Amino acid sequence: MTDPREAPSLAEHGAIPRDLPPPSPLAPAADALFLDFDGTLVEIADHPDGVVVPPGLPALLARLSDRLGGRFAVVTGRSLGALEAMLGPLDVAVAGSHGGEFRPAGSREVHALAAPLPEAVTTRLTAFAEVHGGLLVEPKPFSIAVHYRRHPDALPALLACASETGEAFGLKMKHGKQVIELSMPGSDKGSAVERFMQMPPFAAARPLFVGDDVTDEDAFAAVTALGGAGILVGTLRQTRAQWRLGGVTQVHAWLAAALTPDPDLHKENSPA
Ligand SMILES: O=P(O)(O)OC[C@H]1O[C@H](O[C@H]2O[C@H](CO)[C@@H](O)[C@H](O)[C@H]2O)[C@H](O)[C@@H](O)[C@@H]1O
Repeated sequence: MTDPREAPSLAEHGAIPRDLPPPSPLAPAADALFLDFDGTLVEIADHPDGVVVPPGLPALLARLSDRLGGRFAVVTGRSLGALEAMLGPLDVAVAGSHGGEFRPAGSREVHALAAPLPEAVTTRLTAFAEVHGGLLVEPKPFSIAVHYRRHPDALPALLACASETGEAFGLKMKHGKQVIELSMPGSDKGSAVERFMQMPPFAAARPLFVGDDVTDEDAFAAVTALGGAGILVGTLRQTRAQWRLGGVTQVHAWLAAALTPDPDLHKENSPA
C-alpha cells in the first residue's frame, strides 16, 4: 500500500503511524487537504511571534487550494487575526482558535462555531500569569493559551489553575507544545473539519489532515471517520493518524511533490 488515500484502519496497524511513502500527486477531483500551522508549516519558535514564515508560504497555500479546486483549508489553534498577521490576507479557507472561528475561501466573513470566551477567564489567567514570572497569555476570540515554554517550573501550578478555571467556566483544557489552552465547548479542530466537509466543494472528498500536536488528534479522528487519513508531523507517539512525516521540512517537500502534475492522470482520464 503506497497511497495515503488508501490508509488502513487503526486496528490494522496498532495506532502506530507509518512513514508516509513518496508522495503521489494530490488527486484534484477527489482529495481535500487540511493543514495545521505551527509545527507543521512553520518550525516551532521560542515565542509565538518569533515564528519564521518561509517567503513562499502564502503562495504555496494558494496553489494548493487552486490545485484542489478549493478543497483546502488551514486549521489552526491560533486566532485568524494572528494567522493573517503572519501570512497576510488569505483567500483560502481557514479555521482558527481551535475550530472556534471559521471562514470559507474567498470570504472575509468569519463564522463563529462557539460562544465567545468570557472576559473573566482572561482576567483570571492574566492575574495568575503575573504572579508566576510573567507567563505569556495569548487570548483569542474562542480560546486562550498560556505559554510556559520560558517558565517550565510554573507548569504544576498552571495546570491546577487552568483545570479549576476550566471547570468553573465549562471550558475544554488542552495541553499543547509548552502551552495550556482553554477552549469554549462545542468546537475543536475535528468539528471544524466536519463543518468544511459538509459544504461544497469539500463534500464527498477524501480528507487528509496534516498536523503535529495533540490538539490535532480531534481532526485526525474526524478525517478517519470520513474515510480519509491523518498525517502526524514529528516524532512517533500514540496518535489517531495513520501516516507520519518527520518534520516541517518533510511537510514542505511532500506538498511540493504532491503539487507536481500526475503524468498518468491524462492517460487515466482518456477514453480507451
Ligand atoms: O494549531 P497550530 O497552528 O499548531 O497552533 C497551536 C498553537 O501554536 C502556537 O503555539 C505554539 O507555537 C509557538 C511558536 O512556535 C511556540 O512558542 C509555542 O510554545 C507553541 O505552543 C500559538 O501561539 C497557539 O495560539 C496555538 O494554539
